[in-house]
Amino acid sequence: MSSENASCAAGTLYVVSAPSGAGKTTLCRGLLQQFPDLSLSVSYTSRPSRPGERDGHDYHFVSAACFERMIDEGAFVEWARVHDNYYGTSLAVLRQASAAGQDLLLEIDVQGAEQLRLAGLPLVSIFIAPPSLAELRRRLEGRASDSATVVALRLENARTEMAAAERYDYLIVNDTLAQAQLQLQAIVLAQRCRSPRVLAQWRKRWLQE
Ligand SMILES: Nc1nc2c(ncn2[C@@H]2O[C@H](COP(=O)(O)OP(=O)(O)O)[C@@H](O)[C@H]2O)c(=O)[nH]1
Ligand SMILES: Nc1ncnc2c1ncn2[C@@H]1O[C@H](COP(=O)(O)OP(=O)(O)O)[C@@H](O)[C@H]1O
Repeated sequence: MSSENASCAAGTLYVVSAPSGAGKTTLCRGLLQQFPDLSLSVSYTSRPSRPGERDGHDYHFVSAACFERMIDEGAFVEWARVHDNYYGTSLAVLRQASAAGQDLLLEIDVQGAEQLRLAGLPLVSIFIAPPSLAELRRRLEGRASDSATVVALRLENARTEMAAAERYDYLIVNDTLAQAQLQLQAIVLAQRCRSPRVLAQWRKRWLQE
């Protein structure tokens, strides 16, 4: 990724990563309902869609060949191969959000988060951990969206992904969903209190009085 790309983020970039099945999609959907002005970056992927997933809403589902073409065209601000499929974040979406001063939520894996860090993008990074490996297995099997082979691969990869948790600003252990949702909400609320935009808005009002 070029340094030109690295300088394109102006709104707050929230990066959420987790091993598959830890609950990040559930928590991020909850967060988007709590903060309607937070927008989700819909990733591109070569993974086949799961029942109930909608193209353009959950992911932009494309073929591996199409994804590789997009890599060559520089369409991604970051991309990675995860669990044997391609996943990537659109550079155009990041630029649009930046131009609009829009806060953006990225649900991406640990490799993608690392690419953004190395590029020097200012981000608020949050890692969602499952309470245990046994519970992670139960959630993956309970979700019933993947074959036994795919579940096994995701559980195997979870060990390496967990090792990256220490590089994140925040760690949420998603044991009780309500508690984890509250913690995620608190992070965004606290971040918004730190925002220079709050100060700018307050100064404007102060000067008008
Ligand atoms: N690097 C990167 N990872 C992504 C992107 N979109 C999704 N992922 C990650 O790919 C992994 C697999 O996602 P998915 O197949 O939807 O399964 P899930 O983890 O069970 O939700 C997860 O770790 C996602 O966070 C992306 O744009 N870039
Ligand atoms: N705190 C929780 N307790 C019990 N089940 C949960 C919890 N959080 C999520 N789940 C369930 O676990 C499964 C995996 O959650 P999901 O959000 O799809 O995970 P991810 O996006 O990280 O793969 C789903 O069936 C979801 O309803």
